[in-house]
Amino acid sequence: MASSIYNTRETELKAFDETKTGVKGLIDSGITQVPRIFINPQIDPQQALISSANAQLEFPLLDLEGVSDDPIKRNAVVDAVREASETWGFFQVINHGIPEAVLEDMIDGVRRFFGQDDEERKKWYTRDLKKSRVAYNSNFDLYTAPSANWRDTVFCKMAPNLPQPEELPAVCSDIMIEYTKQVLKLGRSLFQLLSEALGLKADHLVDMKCADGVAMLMHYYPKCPQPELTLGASKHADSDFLTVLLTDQVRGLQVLYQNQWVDVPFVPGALVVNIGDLLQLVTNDRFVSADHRVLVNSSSSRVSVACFFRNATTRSTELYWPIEELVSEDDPPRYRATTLEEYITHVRSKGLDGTSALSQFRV
Ligand SMILES: O=C(O)CCC(=O)C(=O)O
Ligand SMILES: [Fe+2]
Repeated sequence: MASSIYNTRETELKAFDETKTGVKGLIDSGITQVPRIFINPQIDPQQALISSANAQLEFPLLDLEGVSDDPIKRNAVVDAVREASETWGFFQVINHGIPEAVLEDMIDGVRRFFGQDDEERKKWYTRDLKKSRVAYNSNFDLYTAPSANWRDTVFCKMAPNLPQPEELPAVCSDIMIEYTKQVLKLGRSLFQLLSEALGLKADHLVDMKCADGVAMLMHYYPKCPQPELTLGASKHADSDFLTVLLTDQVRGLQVLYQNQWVDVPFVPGALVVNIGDLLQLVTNDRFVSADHRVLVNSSSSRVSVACFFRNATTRSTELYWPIEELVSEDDPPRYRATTLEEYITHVRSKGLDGTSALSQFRV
């Protein structure tokens, strides 16, 4: 029947995609109801609202002051990194070395991008990462995920080959480059702490090229008229070695810890760090890549910047499998070798469907 053809989900997704203005465009046009492509049947209404019920759980907070020159301080931080990475898969860091002004300008830069006119934003709208270094779109997995998320994203591979400012949106080009440089420095020291926490030499993960490649995701979560029906990001684990996440003061990120959704508190000046699937794979499950999600709210939009550490240059050839020192006869490798190419292709085709991408690679 002709009428049903025009009502398919596919058609609605395509119509939304073709506006090239994302979820922000819907809100700007004044919609008061969440279109059905965004409705997420997985939300447990009891859990959909940010609650203080789990406030007694202490989200790990690490102070990095003095870690590079005070051996006692370093030992304590390495222990805390190990504890957090084995249990939560998440922690926050303060005194991480990135100036507060840089963090603020990075958040402002995302707001500047999304604050531009539709016509200006549309110039960057694409799903084709082969043609463009920068991809602004809504939902990288729009056509594969079971429901669309209430967010728009600007994606850009930033390292190891830093882009020229001309390749980036002018309103945020300089801060994207500056922030990346700072994140690369922090990433290196985080991978050193993580290596030591695994009982390996400090440069082990750096030598595996975990710290070289950074993909930046600048997320914009518009305010939502019916926040109980949809999610800013549905349940997922990150498809990288490590993520360094900067958020504004609007809460929404939750981590699945001991089967409960726990709110990540806003700590001024802090960055959120989480273990990705590839680090869980190479550590043979020693470190956990935890599921997390983002709730939206009706009163304000939210901005975040996720830097994904994964080596983009050697993507097609480099093989990753459990680190030799971390396996034994009693604890044999739990994963087969995979390349980043294979892994990312699997993630892209599957979309954020709430299931683990890592399980595909288990032996
Ligand atoms: O925006 C956030 O707080 C989280 C973003 C996220 O989970 C991701 O980019 O993978
Ligand atoms: Fe994530």
